[in-house]
Amino acid sequence: MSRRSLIGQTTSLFFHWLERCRSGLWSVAVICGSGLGLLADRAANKQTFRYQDIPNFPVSTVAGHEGCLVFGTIEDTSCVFMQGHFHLYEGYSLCQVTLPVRIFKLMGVESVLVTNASGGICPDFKVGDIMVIKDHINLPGFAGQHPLCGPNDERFGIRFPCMSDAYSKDLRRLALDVGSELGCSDFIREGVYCMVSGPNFETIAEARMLLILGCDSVGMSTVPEVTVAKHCGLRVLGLSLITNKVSLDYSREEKVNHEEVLQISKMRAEVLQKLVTKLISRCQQQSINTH
Ligand SMILES: O=P(O)(O)O[C@@H]1C[C@H](O)[C@@H](CO)O1
Ligand SMILES: Nc1nc2[nH]cnc2c(=O)[nH]1
Repeated sequence: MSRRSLIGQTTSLFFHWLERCRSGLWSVAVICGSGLGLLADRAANKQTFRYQDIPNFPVSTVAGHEGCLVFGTIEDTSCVFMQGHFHLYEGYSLCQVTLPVRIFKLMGVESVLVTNASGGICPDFKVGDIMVIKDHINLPGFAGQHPLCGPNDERFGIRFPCMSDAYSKDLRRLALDVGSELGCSDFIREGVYCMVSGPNFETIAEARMLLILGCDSVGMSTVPEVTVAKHCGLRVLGLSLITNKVSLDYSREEKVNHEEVLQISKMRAEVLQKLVTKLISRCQQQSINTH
């Protein structure tokens, strides 16, 4: 099949799904972080589109980000999964990084579940812990790298959105409850995620500064997507897998690398899958109950 006809076919299928979403059939979007694309594996009736075949969609350039948009159902809930998301360090603007979130909003999605891999700053955190994100620090935002800079598009939200409750309290509570039901309480934490632009991992001095600032973990994504999701009124839940401990000590010999990050993501994928699957069905029930 020629590339042109493949793009034509994918585009018409994509618009077919968009139509279904607009009629209220879709409600949850899952953004899968590094090595976590297999969160989509449990979905039934899957339909997959490669980012490269979607007009004007960015493409993934990082290992562990498959670059596919997967539509499917989990226990009767309709979902869309992003297998891989975009980062500033790839050279994308924050407008491109967050484009999918606005597409989800236009599709009728109500809740966004964002996952990522991050380094643990909080000394109590262990590798393999899952941190329910309570709040974030937008470090690039402090330096003017903010997805809402520029003319405000009133169709999505207001000029000066409040971020004090970016992460839904109800969904955080639900994540902790579901985690406990699954017997995961020992390694489910709550904490503050800090975004840095990357692509390098932290120096020791930077890590110590982040600890003083109140960060529990650090990563290179999520905050732009969450900011744009909150701006346009989506409910957000963030789950961060602690893939490594960030060095706070000059005498520590271990050096972090992306392969290790992906290896830990793979190791924890099954637990995260169970958590996300159960959360999605419960999240849908909550949404039904509150409407
Ligand atoms: O895409 P996420 O934030 O899940 O992945 C983190 C940040 C970098 O992309 C990568 C570094 O190993 O992990
Ligand atoms: N910035 C940053 N991102 C990460 N993603 C996974 N681990 C880390 C880390 O230690 N630092």
